[in-house]
Order: sequence, then structure tokens, then C-alpha cells
Amino acid sequence: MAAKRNSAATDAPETLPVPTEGTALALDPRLSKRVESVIPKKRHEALKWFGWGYNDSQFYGQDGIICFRGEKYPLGGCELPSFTKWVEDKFEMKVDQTKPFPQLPKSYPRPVDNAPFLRELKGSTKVDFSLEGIDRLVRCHGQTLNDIYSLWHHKFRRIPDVVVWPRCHDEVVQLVRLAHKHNVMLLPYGGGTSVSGAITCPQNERRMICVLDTSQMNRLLWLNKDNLTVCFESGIVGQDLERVLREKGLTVGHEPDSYEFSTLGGWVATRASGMKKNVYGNIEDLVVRVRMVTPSGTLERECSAPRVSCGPDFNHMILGSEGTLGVITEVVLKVRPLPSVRRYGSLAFPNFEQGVLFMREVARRRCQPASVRLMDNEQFMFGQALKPEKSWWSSFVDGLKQRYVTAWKGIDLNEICAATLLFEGVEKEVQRQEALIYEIAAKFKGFPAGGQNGERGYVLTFVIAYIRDFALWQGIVAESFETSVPWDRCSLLCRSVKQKVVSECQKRSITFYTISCRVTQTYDAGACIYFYFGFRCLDVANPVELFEAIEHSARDEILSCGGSLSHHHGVGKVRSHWYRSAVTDTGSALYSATKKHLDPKNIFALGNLLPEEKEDAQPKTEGALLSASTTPPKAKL
Ligand SMILES: Cc1cc2nc3c(=O)[nH]c(=O)nc-3n(C[C@H](O)[C@H](O)[C@H](O)COP(=O)(O)OP(=O)(O)OC[C@H]3O[C@@H](n4cnc5c(N)ncnc54)[C@H](O)[C@@H]3O)c2cc1C
Repeated sequence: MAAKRNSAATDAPETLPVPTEGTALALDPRLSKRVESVIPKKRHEALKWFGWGYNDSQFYGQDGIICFRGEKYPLGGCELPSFTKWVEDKFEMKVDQTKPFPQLPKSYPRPVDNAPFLRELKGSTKVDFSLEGIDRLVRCHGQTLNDIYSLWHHKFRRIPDVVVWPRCHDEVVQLVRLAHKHNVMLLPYGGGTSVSGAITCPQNERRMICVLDTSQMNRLLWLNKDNLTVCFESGIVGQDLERVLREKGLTVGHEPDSYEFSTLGGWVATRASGMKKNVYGNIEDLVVRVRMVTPSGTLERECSAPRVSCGPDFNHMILGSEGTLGVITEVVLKVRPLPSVRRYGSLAFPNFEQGVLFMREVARRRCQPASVRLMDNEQFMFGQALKPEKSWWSSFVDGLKQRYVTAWKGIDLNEICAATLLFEGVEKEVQRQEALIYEIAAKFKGFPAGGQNGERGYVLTFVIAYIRDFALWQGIVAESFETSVPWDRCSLLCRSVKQKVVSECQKRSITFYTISCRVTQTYDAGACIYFYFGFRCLDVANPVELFEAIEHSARDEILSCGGSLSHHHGVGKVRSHWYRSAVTDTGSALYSATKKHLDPKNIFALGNLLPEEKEDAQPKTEGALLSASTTPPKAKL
């Protein structure tokens, strides 16, 4: 989504060191420049301190109707009567626009001091830093429900004590050395979009916590047009990266739903997945080479050859390291020429099972378009509700009526589900793909439902992220969770997890809730499933604990159905309970040994992956105890 750029971020001297690559002839040194970012150094000047996205974009209530403001998005300035009705029916509540919005705290947690560290930071480096409360607060968390709820209710006991903004690899090397020397905890911070608790400050850390904000390390370092590779610093934000490349007729094609705000370093550190992975690959397919600064030295592959057989691949040690091993500073990525054609489509299926069979067949024949996503009925209806007055539900139905009126017979609107499609490539290839996809869909009773519906589905993705804050404001807690699963367990897992959530809600007398799922990625061997869950919590004392207890049960169910701990959100702190059993004791010992070698003083003590020992853990309430299993379930091979 286009946004005004931040020129303040361009003031760094251009004398910063620039690594070179390959044959100098293929390189254009003029390219090495800081990118004007849409996100200012003082993030809170453009982004909400208390939730998701831009300050000027949000859902709000007016005369009992839900509206959306924010000119960067197509729903900007729209009233949403259907969505209002959906909320009223689902949660039996009216929009209450008189509810207060959260207020910034009047004071911030007292910082832990480490005078020798600060003295040396000021004296022997040129790294900019801040001790201001607001700079510390906005970087103490990611985007989990728990994070946002804690912010709204001023619950964070521990926030960073100092924020630093290095501008290049060498400054990171200096900072890591300093932190190691003075035993300061370092927390690499990219876009702050983590949904695993990965950047939430460990609440029991007694050392000074220094957040290393990568936003000022966002240069395009070089571009090699012969090899179609590009090197960026790790702090570049997704939309900036794509904009710069687009100007040169190129794209990386990595578009996670958070790409407006998440960074290249964050993608690598979490093993992110983008919606167009079918054409461009997931982040691990796109990375050619990556540099990570650790207290024991810099870890990187020596050359940019496309594939090497040279023992275990240490790029994969860095991918998914979740900030616990070091700071990723520079990444070499593959680029592709921009596609000449980009076309949307959509399909309707009589029920979810037919839709899954269609997805499976598309994967079997390896003919996935850039993106194909299947929504269940609940999510489909929710998507329809999110239309401005008189728009696409009517056009959707009309479209179907006009073209497929006879085929509609026998389709139950309580069962219908839909897939959205995005095709990219050259015209001929896109036409071939479209024909094949619609032919396969027909075998599973699927109907084309128009490009406009498909486009809306993708565009809405960026707006949907704003709903959670509105829901919380109104007294609904909601969040998504995801997994990946082999094909033969896909439908079973979707059904079982939804049933589990329903029964957990009933057990806890939660009457008003929503649980839905979608298949978002397909592979040869299985798929990625996304669940959305929310419930009305107006009279609940500890809604987040309750939510987490139910989510915990849902994760147990996912694992016992043969699903993974995570397809792309990562482990962080939220899923660390299951990490050891997911990778075996031997695997977790290997990770610990690696960490000990790279970071002997544990300065990257984020507490991700393997849970930290809890020194003063609070006793759990009944809601949490009800479902917190001690032995994580395991699926058979
Ligand atoms: C609305 C929404 C939609 C999302 N959609 C997707 C999606 O489609 N696909 C997907 O994969 N994820 C998605 N996510 C999750 C999140 O955006 C990703 O995990 C993303 O990769 C995080 O990047 P970030 O720059 O925000 O990292 P942060 O949140 O800042 O950090 C995440 C982790 O990476 C570490 N880290 C960050 N930068 C560095 C660095 N330079 N060196 C070392 N460690 C570092 C941090 O320490 C932390 O452990 C979504 C999240 C939200 C809120």
C-alpha cells in the first residue's frame, strides 16, 4: 500500500562500507544507497503505538455502523453495514463507539542501567541511541493478542532499556562486541510484526536490554543483473524493497501479508512465507547468501554460487534463528523480471471438502498459479460481509447467477466456499494456467466467480489485519494461528481443530465466538492451514489467558492430527512449549550447543525456541490450567 516516504531516514553518510560481489563489471556502484523508507526512525510518528498499522488507518464506529478510515487502502472512507450486521449477529452486541481508546502510560518501567556499556557506546561508536520511554515502549513487543492486550492495559513490567540504530554491518559488529563485553542483552528488532512473542522482551531479564533496531540499515548494496541477484541490508521493509526493485523492472516476489511493515532480516529470522511462493519461492528458496554477526564472529557462506555441497548448510542455521544467535545484517536474494501480466480470479465450490480436493489436484499436477487460497464457509461469509454498501456480495451472486444459474442448483449457501486466485507471468502462460485451473475446478464442482472477487480477496488481506484492534476495543479477543499438514490429513485436521475449539468454548461457557480456516499454501506433500478464532469477552476477567488456553488445546489437536508446530509464524515464546518434542531431545541439544558456541554469554537471550527457566512465574489461573498439557502430543510417521 503506497505511503509517504520518510526522508529523515536518508541522512546517513554515504561513506559507509559497501561490500562488493562477483565481477565488478556486472555491478552498478551508484545503486548503493540508503532507501527512503515509508517508516520513520521514530516509528510511532507513522505507526500506531497500541496496535497494527498506520496511525491514520483504522476501523471505527459511527452511528452504530462500522467504518474504515485510511486512504492507503481501498476500503478507506467506507461504511460497512454488512460487516456491522455480521458482528451484531455473531457476537450479539452493538457497536459502542463511546468506549475509550487506550492511553499512553504516564510513566515507563524504570530502565536497568549499565553505565560502562552506555559510556563506551557514546565514546567509541557513532551509533545513534535513545533512552526515551516511548522509543522503548513501541519496541518491547510484537503483534500477538497478548502483546497488544498488555500494551492497552499497561501490563509490561519489562521493556527495553535502550534502543540503538546501527547503520551498517560494521556498526553491528561494534555493538555485538560491546554487548558481549558488558553483558548486555541484545534484541534484534525488524518490523515488529512477529506473532510468536519472539520480540516481546523477556519479562524476567535482569541485565540491561538493548533493542537493536535495524531500520537504518536499509541500503540496496548492489544489484547483479547478469546473475539476477541483489544484496540488501536486512532492515529494509518489504514495501520499500519491492518499490526500489519495481523501478528497475524487477521483483523478489516475496509478499507475506505483513510485507508493508516486516523486514528482510525478520523474514530470514522467522523463515517467512509469502503469498506468491508458488512462483517465487519461500524465503529459504530466495536467499542465496546471508551474513549474521554473532559474539563469536560473522557467519556467512563464502560465495554466491547457486548451490553448494559443502557439509550442512549454515544458511539454514541462520534461517529461523529468531534473533537468538546473532544479527542478520546483509542478504543476497534472487530477483526476477516483473511479470507482464497479473490477473486475479476466483472460484466457488459447493463445500470445503471439494475445495480441498481441488487444491490437492492442483498441487499434484504442479500447476499452482502465483497464489491460490481456499476459504471455508465461515471465512467466505465473513469476507462477503466486509464489503462496502452495495458491492461485491451482490455482484458475486449476480455474477454467478448470470453465468452459472443452472449449476447453482443444489448448492447450499451454508456450505459454499471459495478460492481466490492470482496469476502472474506472460500473457500466453497465464492463459494456459487459467484454462487448466478452471478445468480442474470443474472436476470438483467448482465455478469461476470472477476476477473482481479474486482481487478484492487479496486486497482485503491488508485491511483485515486492522480488525483485531477494533475487535479488542469492542470486547472481542481474536487472533490467527497456522500450521502445515500432509494432504491425507488436511480435511481431518481442519475439522478436528474447529471441533476442538467449539468444545473448548462450550466447556468454558463461551457462547459467542467465530472459528474458521483457510488453505493458504500448497506443496507436493501437503498444505498450510490458517485458523481465525475470536470470542466475545465482555464479562471475562482474563480473556487473553482464556484465549491462550483454548489456542493451546487447538495446537495439541493440530499436532495429534499430524500438523506442524508452525508453517511460517515461527516458534518464539508462544510455541516454545512444544519445540523440544518437535525437534527431539537430540535436536534441541544440537541447537543449545550451537547457541552456546556462537553466543557463550547468552546475550541474545530472547527466550525463543527453547523456553527460558521461569524464575518468578505467576501461578496459572483455572482457565489456563484446564488445557495446559504437560506431554505434547506426537503424530506417528
Ligand atoms: C497481520 C500479519 C500478517 C502476517 N502475515 C505473514 C505472512 O503472510 N507470512 C509470514 O511468514 N509471516 C507473516 N506474519 C508474521 C511476521 O510478519 C513475520 O514473522 C515476519 O517475518 C517478521 O518480520 P519483522 O521484520 O517484523 O520481524 P520482527 O517482528 O521485528 O522480529 C521477528 C523475529 O526475527 C528476529 N529478527 C528480526 N530482524 C532480525 C535481524 N536483522 N537479525 C536477526 N534476527 C532478527 C527478531 O529478533 C524476532 O525474533 C504476519 C504478521 C502479522 C501481524
